[in-house]
Amino acid sequence: MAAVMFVWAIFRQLFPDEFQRDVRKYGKKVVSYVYPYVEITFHEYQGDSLFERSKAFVSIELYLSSNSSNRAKRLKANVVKNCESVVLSMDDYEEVTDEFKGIKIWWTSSKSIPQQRALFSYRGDEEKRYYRLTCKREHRDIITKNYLQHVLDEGKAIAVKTRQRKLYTNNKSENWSGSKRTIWSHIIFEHPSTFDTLAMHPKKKKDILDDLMMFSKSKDYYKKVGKSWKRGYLLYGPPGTGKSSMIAAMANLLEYDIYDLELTSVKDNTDLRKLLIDTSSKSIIVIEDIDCSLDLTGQRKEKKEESKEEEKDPVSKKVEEEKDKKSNGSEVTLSGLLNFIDGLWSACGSERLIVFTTNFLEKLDPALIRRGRMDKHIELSYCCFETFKVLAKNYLDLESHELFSTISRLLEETNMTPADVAENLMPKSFEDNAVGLKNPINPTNAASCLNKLIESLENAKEEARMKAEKEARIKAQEEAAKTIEKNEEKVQDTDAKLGDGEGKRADQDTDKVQFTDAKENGVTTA
Ligand SMILES: Nc1ncnc2c1ncn2[C@@H]1O[C@H](COP(=O)(O)OP(=O)(O)OP(=O)(O)O)[C@@H](O)[C@H]1O
Repeated sequence: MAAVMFVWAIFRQLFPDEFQRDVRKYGKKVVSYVYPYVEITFHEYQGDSLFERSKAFVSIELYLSSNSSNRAKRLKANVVKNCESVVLSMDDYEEVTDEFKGIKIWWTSSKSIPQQRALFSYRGDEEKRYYRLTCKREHRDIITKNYLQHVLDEGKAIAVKTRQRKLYTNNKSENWSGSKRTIWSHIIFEHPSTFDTLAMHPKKKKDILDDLMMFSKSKDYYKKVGKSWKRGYLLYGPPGTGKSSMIAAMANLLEYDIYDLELTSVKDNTDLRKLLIDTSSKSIIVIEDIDCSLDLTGQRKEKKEESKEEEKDPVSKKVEEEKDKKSNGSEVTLSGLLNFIDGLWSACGSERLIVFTTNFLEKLDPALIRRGRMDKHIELSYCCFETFKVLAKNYLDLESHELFSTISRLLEETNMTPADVAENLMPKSFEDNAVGLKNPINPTNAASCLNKLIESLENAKEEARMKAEKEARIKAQEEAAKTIEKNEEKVQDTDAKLGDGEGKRADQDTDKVQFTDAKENGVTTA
């Protein structure tokens, strides 16, 4: 070794740099003929991208941290999900081995340190980390074709599991030139709603769960039938029946991000398309209360033109003003929205759900909600006994109680939303409770909550009865008023007819007088 080093030192002293480089190059070539291994290097930052980590590097890091980190002796700890968990990965200059179909693979983590540091450091100056894969030459094909794909897929799946999911919303933003555009901004999505906490009929719930799970596993199916991998859900029902809770449960089940699209903040159809392109895969795009979002009848232009003609009519002017207020200056049209859902651009991502919610199904344009666009229509309705049982289990830890039969009867007789039922099942005050915060649900507490619910249901029933009576009274009054009006009209008609008759008789009398006068004067008239 000493002799080799001595010769090398002499060589470096005596020969010029270019010659040394050539010797090194050809030396490596000679070694590669006899070297029985293949090495593949994955750099953290690749090409021109100085700020974005290479996706392959991140996937490999995640794969190795979950599969091989228990074999590494020195590990690095990364905290993920808002300090909720720690992910261990190989430290620099560590080596681990992996096995794939009986083939042994070596992974080393390393970094190259720059020779000189610039005064103002930028990404390109910093240490460059990389992973190096080494395997035997004869396994080169299987490693490059199958093993690497396996590593990338596994890494991606781990990334989805460990990432912090986000809730996006669109806002208007102004750039340096003063032009406005709409962009997504986000917060960490941490809604606790799940399909376990969602109260609805178990059969219906299972149906939705199966549908979602099937969708998430149908990548190949969608490819086979030539459809982009997305599905539309229309959730409709009165306020407080769990539409938003269901969206959160869907996102938690499938581990998707949510894009909550506020249509009134979108300038026009082009802006809408840009927003669509900026969404990621594995996400739910939500438009809540779509009936209130915009005037999406597709006839806005026509109506505007019409209203120009009716400029003097103050009523139509007011209606137009109301519509403009509702759309907040947005020029998104129905056709723009239809293109957003299933136009060419909608295929720019994959594994996406599009969810519309509405309180008034009948107000929506049929084109918007036809099957194929909104594939599944889900009605969320007033609380039935099955729904109540889920709420009782969640809120009071009760599966049965002597008061359940009364509640079941009352729920059949009156309409109450799950939101109102849930509100009644909440203990009035945790401090009042003798057990305190640690266990707010004790038998006394549960019974008092159920009694509170019974009272509310009885009140609601009474209110509904009074309302129905009042409505019936108003209707009867209206009908009576209409009958009186009709009778009056009839009387007027008869009077008018009578008046006509008398007039005719008077005319005939005049004619007769004229005829007699004519006769007397010797004139005949036809
Ligand atoms: N089906 C349900 N299961 C469990 N909780 C529910 C359900 N429906 C409503 N709730 C409760 O009521 C609250 C309001 O419900 P949510 O916002 O999901 O209703 P919504 O139908 O989206 O109402 P809106 O149409 O007004 O937006 C939720 O925070 C939840 O606690």
